[in-house]
Amino acid sequence: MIYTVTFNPAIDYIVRMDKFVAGATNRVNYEQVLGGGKGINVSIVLKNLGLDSTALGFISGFTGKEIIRQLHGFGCQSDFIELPNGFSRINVKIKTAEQETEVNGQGPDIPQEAIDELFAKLDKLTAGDTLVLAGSIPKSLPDDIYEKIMAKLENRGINIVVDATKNLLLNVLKYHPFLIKPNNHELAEMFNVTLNSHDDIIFYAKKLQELGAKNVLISMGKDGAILVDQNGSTIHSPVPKGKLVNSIGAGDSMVAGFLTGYYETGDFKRAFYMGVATGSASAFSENLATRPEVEALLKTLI
Ligand SMILES: Nc1ncnc2c1ncn2[C@@H]1O[C@H](COP(=O)(O)OP(=O)(O)O)[C@@H](O)[C@H]1O
Ligand SMILES: O=P(O)(O)OC[C@H]1O[C@](O)(COP(=O)(O)O)[C@@H](O)[C@@H]1O
Repeated sequence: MIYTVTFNPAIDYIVRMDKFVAGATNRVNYEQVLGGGKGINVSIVLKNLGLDSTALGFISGFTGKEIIRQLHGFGCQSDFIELPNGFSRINVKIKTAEQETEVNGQGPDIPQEAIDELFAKLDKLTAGDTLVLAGSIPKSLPDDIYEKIMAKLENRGINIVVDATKNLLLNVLKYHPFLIKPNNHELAEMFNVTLNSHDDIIFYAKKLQELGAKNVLISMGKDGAILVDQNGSTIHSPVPKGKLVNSIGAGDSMVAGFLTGYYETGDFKRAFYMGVATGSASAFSENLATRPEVEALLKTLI
């Protein structure tokens, strides 16, 4: 079974307007309310691609109820821990023709008892399971929480995927995650460098491997992606042709696409192209990628 964990799920409130002026009253001409957060998006796209998963994490308040309602609407299973306080955050994404502005909520505090409950659920995972740890954590938690989860699950034959940034990611590398997916900006930030070329990106992706990651997938938005896999191969792919509609969730979709490609074929090259096609299929649509959209783009890549 595949499990995803979202510590800080969100309602993504996506609005479009001709122009956004800070300090003024702005009126929208399009709005959408999507239940999301990284692990939850991964679960939805896995389901769209034909793979079952169980979404774990922490949920709270009226927004939490809506996130679960939407997730179940896609046919996904969940086993969230309900927090007694606050509400799951609302992330506002303001889009104009020129720019995107994000205002992301902070999310409820997670008490120690709730963390213990999550650890008890994770303790039931067995060899052959996959665990996706994705997204930021609320401010109240220490940034070694992913590391603690991986330490507990070490040597149990569980493939762990981590989609996180900075220390949250760097701290887990020694536990040999199966897959990590920073984007090129996050990669640069982690090493405090400027990345000027694909060679630079490959150099630092390999550094993440030296630090312990097995497969390193670097997404680069409209410039495609680079994979350095556990067999030592490096592949780059541009994105397929299409029109950008909404890139929110593209990275999460890429993770879901990679896992689907890998579990269907055992082939990292196929997994990589499936990841790129799935990321782009989400970027080319208001909603998250569907299987027919992914298949159509995949044909143009390989
Ligand atoms: N503007 C775009 N055009 C086409 N594909 C895109 C675009 N933005 C993202 N994608 C696809 O989604 C993948 C992940 O996007 P990216 O923005 O790098 O991830 P993240 O959301 O994690 O920052 C890219 O590698 C690419 O395949
Ligand atoms: O947990 P984080 O890192 O704050 O990110 C949460 C946001 O990321 C998303 O999951 C989208 O992520 P990507 O665009 O990187 O795929 C949104 O649904 C959500 O608002």
